[in-house]
Amino acid sequence: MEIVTAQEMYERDQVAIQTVGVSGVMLMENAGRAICDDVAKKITTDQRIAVLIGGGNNGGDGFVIARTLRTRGFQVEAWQVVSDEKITGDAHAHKEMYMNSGFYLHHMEDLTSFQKALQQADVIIDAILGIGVRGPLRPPLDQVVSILNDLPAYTISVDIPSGVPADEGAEDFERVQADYTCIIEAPKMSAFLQSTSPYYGEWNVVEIGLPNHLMDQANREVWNVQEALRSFPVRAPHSHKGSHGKGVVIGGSYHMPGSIAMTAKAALRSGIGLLAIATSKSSIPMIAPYLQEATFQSLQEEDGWIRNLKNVDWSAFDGVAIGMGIRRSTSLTAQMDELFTHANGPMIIDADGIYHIKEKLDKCAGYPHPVILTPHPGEFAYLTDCSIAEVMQFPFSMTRNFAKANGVYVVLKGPSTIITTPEGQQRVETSGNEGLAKGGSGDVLSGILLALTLQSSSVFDALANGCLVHGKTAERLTKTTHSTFDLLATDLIDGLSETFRTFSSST
Ligand SMILES: NC(=O)C1=CN([C@@H]2O[C@H](COP(=O)(O)OP(=O)(O)OC[C@H]3O[C@@H](n4cnc5c(N)ncnc54)[C@H](OP(=O)(O)O)[C@@H]3O)[C@@H](O)[C@H]2O)[C@@H](O)CC1
Ligand SMILES: Nc1ncnc2c1ncn2[C@@H]1O[C@H](COP(=O)(O)OP(=O)(O)O)[C@@H](O)[C@H]1O
Ligand SMILES: [K+]
Repeated sequence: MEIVTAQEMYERDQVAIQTVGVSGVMLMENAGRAICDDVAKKITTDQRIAVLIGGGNNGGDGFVIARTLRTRGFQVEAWQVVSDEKITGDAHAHKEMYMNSGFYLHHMEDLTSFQKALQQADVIIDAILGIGVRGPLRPPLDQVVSILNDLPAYTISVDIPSGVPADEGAEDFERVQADYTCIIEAPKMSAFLQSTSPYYGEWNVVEIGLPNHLMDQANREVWNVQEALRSFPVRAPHSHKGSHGKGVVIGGSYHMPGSIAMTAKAALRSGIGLLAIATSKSSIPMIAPYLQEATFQSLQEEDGWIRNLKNVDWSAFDGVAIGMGIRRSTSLTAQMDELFTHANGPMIIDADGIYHIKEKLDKCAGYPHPVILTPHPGEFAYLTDCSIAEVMQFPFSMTRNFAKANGVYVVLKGPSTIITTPEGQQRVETSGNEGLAKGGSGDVLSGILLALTLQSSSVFDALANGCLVHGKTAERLTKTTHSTFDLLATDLIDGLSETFRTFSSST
C-alpha cells in the first residue's frame, strides 16, 4: 500500500480525469460510495448520523455520503458549514443530486443552535476539509471543529481528520479528533507522523478507481504481514549452518554487558547460522552462561569498556552488528576504520556506533556491502545536526535525503519505523506498542535485523520483516501473557519463537 503526499494524490486524480477519462463527478461518487460501504460496518440504522460538509471536494464527498446513506435507510442529517458560494464544481454537482433526491440540507446559521442540534447525534461524519487544508483553520471552521471535538458522538473523518495537513512539516494546527478515518485510495504521510497520526484514530483505506498502474510510484509504502509473508526467507531442508550467515556482534562492556547479550540472543533466536560475540574481556564471564550457542572474541578494554577492535577475526564473518553498550570515546571512533577496512558483508550500526560513524560517513558509500544505520530520532538528530523536533516533523524527507547522500540504509525507529534504501525507497512498519518503549528493545531489534539480513536475498525485505517480527512479537505478548508495563526486552526474545513459527509455517 503506497503512502502519498497531497501533491501525489492530486496527480493521480488528474491522470484519472485527463488520461483515463473518468470525470471528477464520477470519482467523487466512487469515493463517497466506497466510504459508505466501509463505514456501514461502524454504524447502525437506529443511530442518528450528522454529516458535516465543508467547501471543497471533501465536502463534495460529504454530499455523496449523505445521499447514499439516506437511500440505504440510515437516519442522516446533512449540515453545510460554509456559505453557498463556497460549494462549487464537482461538489456543487453532488449538492444538486442531494437536493434533487428530495433530502433536506441544514445550513449552519449560528454556532449555538448548531452545537445544540449536534448534541443529539450518535455519529458525526466529518467531511469539512480534506487534503486541501492550508494553514491554521480560519473562522468559523476553527469553532466548528472545536464544537465537534466536544461532542459525545463517535466521529468518522472522510479521507483525513479536518485540519490535519496531509504532508510532513505540520506545526501548530487545530483539527478534528477522529475515532475512525476512512482514507481515500492511499494513506497520506501524516497518518504516520507522531504529531498528526493520533488524530486519525483507527483508519482504513478505500479504493475509488484511480489508475495507479499509470502513475510513477511514490516509492513509499506500508509494510504489513501480507508483504512479510511474501518475502520471508525460507530455510532449505539441505542447508547447513554456513548457509544462514556467520555473524559477529561487537559491543558490550563490563558496565553494560546485557545489551550485547540481548542482541546476540535475538540473532540466535532469529535463525542465524553461527554467531560470535566480540566484547570486552571482563564481560565475557558475565554473559557466556546465557549464550551457550555463541562463540566469543575477547577485546582489549579500558576501565571495562572496549578499547579497540584489534582482536576481531574479521575473516570468519559475513555480517556485523556493532554499537550496543559501547561508549562515545574518540579512540573508538578512530577504530571505525578497522571496520571499513576488514569487515565482510552487511554491517548494522546501532546505538553508540551511530555516534562513532558520524565522523566516518564518507566511508559508507565506498564499502562494498550494505551499511545499515538504525537510529532512534535522537540519534538521527545527532547524525544530521538537527533537532529532534525537526526529525519528527520531516522524517520521510530527512531520512531519504540522508540515505541517498551517504549510500546507506536507514531504519528510523519509532511507533512508525521508516526504512529507507540508499536509492531512497521507503517502507513504513507500524507494528509494536508502548511496551517497547524501554531500554533493550533496540538491542533486540539489531539482533533480529542481523540474522534476517544474512538469510535474505534482499536487505530491504530483511529490514522491513525484522521490524515487523519485533513489533508483532510485542503486540502478541502484550495481548496474551504480558502487559505493556511489564514486557521486557528479554521477554521479546523468548516471544520470537512463536512469531517465527507463524511466519515460517506460512511460507
Ligand atoms: N483523488 C483525489 O484527490 C480525490 C479527492 N477527493 C476529495 O477531495 C478532497 C480534496 O479536495 P480539495 O482539494 O477541494 O480540498 P479540501 O480539503 O476539500 O479543502 C478545500 C477547501 O478548504 C478551504 N480551506 C483550506 N484551508 C483552510 C483553512 N485553513 N481554514 C478554512 N478553510 C480552509 C478552502 O477554502 P478557500 O481557501 O478556497 O476559501 C476550500 O474551500 C480529498 O481530501 C478527498 O476528500 C474525492 O472527492 C475524489 C478524488
Ligand atoms: N511507543 C512505541 N510504539 C512502538 N514501537 C516502539 C515504541 N517505543 C519504542 N518502540 C520500538 O522499540 C525499539 C527501541 O529502540 P531504541 O530506542 O534504540 O532502544 P534501546 O537502544 O534502548 O534498546 C525500536 O524498535 C522502536 O521502534
Ligand atoms: K475530513
